[in-house]
Amino acid sequence: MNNFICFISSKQRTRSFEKRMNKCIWLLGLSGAGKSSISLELKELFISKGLKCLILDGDILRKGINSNLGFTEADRFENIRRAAEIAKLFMEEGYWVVVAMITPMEEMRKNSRQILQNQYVEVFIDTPIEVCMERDPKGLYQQVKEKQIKNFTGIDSPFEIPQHAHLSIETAYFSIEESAKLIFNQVIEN
Ligand SMILES: Nc1ncnc2c1ncn2[C@@H]1O[C@H](COP(=O)(O)OS(=O)(=O)O)[C@@H](OP(=O)(O)O)[C@H]1O
Ligand SMILES: Nc1ncnc2c1ncn2[C@@H]1O[C@H](COP(=O)(O)OP(=O)(O)O)[C@@H](O)[C@H]1O
Repeated sequence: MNNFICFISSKQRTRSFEKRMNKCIWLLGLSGAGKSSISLELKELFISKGLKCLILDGDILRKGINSNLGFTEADRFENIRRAAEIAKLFMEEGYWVVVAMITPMEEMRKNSRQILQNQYVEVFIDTPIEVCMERDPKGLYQQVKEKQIKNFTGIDSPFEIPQHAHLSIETAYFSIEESAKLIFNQVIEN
């Protein structure tokens, strides 16, 4: 009998998740802030609830559909616009979409908000540049120091502190798993 009650309640829980309007969770922040790591963990959480989830990661898009784009302001704007349009297509098919892109300027964020409307959820992965430089997971900050890379975000290319983020996560205080759970709970509850 207990098993039976459990079975019904877990089904109901899944249905209540399915009924929610799917969202695009837009993780933005400096290189090394933790966007990609948190996006992977978030995807696991969506999948564990039986929800379809797609990650759009700047690094990956730039190897394929956006391989003709660089890091000028105009190219970044176009890179981000395309990601928002791809997100919209997948959301029409019922996917929850997690974007992991630096998205350095307010005008770029505003454009994504306009494309995705009330399905856009902006999350600032707030990690100080000193911490990102210390982590340097891809050795890019070292390459910047050696003057091999120019126009690097936060160094010689601007990053505007988000003014309209729905949520800010200071990764100094939360692990990757904790950050993903915080974001997940926030988007599922609202
Ligand atoms: N000049 C410069 N500035 C910033 N980042 C650089 C640069 N050159 C290469 N990379 C690598 O590109 C990744 C960022 O791509 P995005 O598409 O997220 O950038 S943006 O949103 O268009 O600004 C970024 O990935 P993340 O480290 O995951 O942020 C880097 O791996
Ligand atoms: N609390 C944390 N949150 C996110 N990443 C963290 C944290 N602590 C350490 N890291 C590490 O920082 C690095 C972040 O890299 P990545 O996820 O690629 O960032 P981004 O996609 O923003 O460039 C990873 O090596 C990750 O393991």
